[in-house]
Amino acid sequence: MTQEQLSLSGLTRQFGVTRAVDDVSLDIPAGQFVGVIGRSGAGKSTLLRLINRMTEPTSGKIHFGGTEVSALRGRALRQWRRDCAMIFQQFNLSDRLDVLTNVLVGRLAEHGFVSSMLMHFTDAERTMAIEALDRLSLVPQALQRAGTLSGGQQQRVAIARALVQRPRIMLADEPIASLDPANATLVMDSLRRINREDGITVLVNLHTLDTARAYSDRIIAMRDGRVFFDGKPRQLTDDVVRDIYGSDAFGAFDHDVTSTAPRHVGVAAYA
Ligand SMILES: Nc1ncnc2c1ncn2[C@@H]1O[C@H](COP(=O)(O)OP(=O)(O)OP(=O)(O)O)[C@@H](O)[C@H]1O
Repeated sequence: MTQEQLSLSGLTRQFGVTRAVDDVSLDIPAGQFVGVIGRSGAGKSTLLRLINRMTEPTSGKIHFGGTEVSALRGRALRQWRRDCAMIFQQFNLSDRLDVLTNVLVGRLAEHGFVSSMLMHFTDAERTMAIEALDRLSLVPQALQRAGTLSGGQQQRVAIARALVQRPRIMLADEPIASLDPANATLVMDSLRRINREDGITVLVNLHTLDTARAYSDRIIAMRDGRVFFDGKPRQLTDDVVRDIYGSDAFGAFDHDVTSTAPRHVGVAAYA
C-alpha cells in the first residue's frame, strides 16, 4: 500500500433493511480523479459520507495510508474530517458574509472555541484565503456578499474554502447538479486543476455520464449499493451504461451540463 492510498474493505452501511452501501472494497491511489456514477439511490452519497465519517459504517474498514480511518475517535477524527474536504450541491455558504470570510471559515477547525466564535483570523490565513480565491479567479469578488454571486461562483468559493483546509482528499457530492453548462464547466475545470496541481485525490459524484467520462481518470459505477463497474472511461461501454442506469437511462443524459465535455455518440443515441 502506498502511503496515501485510500482503501475501503467490505464497507457496508445499512439503513433498516436497505443496504445503501453493500460490501464495497476499493483501493484509490493518491492523486486519482474518480467519478462516481449510478442511478438515484445507488449509494453514491452514502459512500462519500462514509469516507469522511459523516456516516458510520455498519461493517467494514477504511484505511488511508497506514491509518485505520474507521477506528478514529475524538481529535484524530476531527483531523480526518479536515483532511477530507466536502463540496456539496448547495454550496453551504453563509449568504450574508462576504466571500473572503466564507473562505476563511475553512480555517475555523484549526481554531479554539473563542477565536472561532469571534472569527479572528491571522494575516497568514487571510493571505492563504486570497491565494485560494486567486486560483479560482474570484479575487475581484472577495469583499462581495456570497449571496450576490452566481451559483457557479458560489461553488468556486466553496472549493476555495475547501482548499484552505489543506485537505488530502476532496469529496464532491453532485457539485454541478444546480449549475448551468458554462458554470458547471468552470467548476469541473477547477476541481481537475486542483487535483493535478496539488495531487489531491478527488472523488466526485456525478449525475451526468459525459461529465464523468470527460474528467475522470477512473469511473466507479454503483448499483444497489455495490460497485457495478470500476474502470477507465473508455472501458465504459454502452452495454454497461444500460445495465447501470436501466430504465432510468434517459435521466442520466437529460441534463448534461458541461458544454465542453465531448458527447459520446453511443450514449447520445439514448437522449
Ligand atoms: N439517513 C438515511 N436513512 C435511511 N435511508 C437512507 C439514508 N440515507 C440514504 N438512505 C437510503 O440509502 C440508499 C442510498 O442512498 P444515497 O443517497 O446514498 O444514494 P445516491 O446514489 O447518492 O442517490 P442520489 O443520486 O439520489 O443522491 C437509498 O435507498 C436511500 O433511500
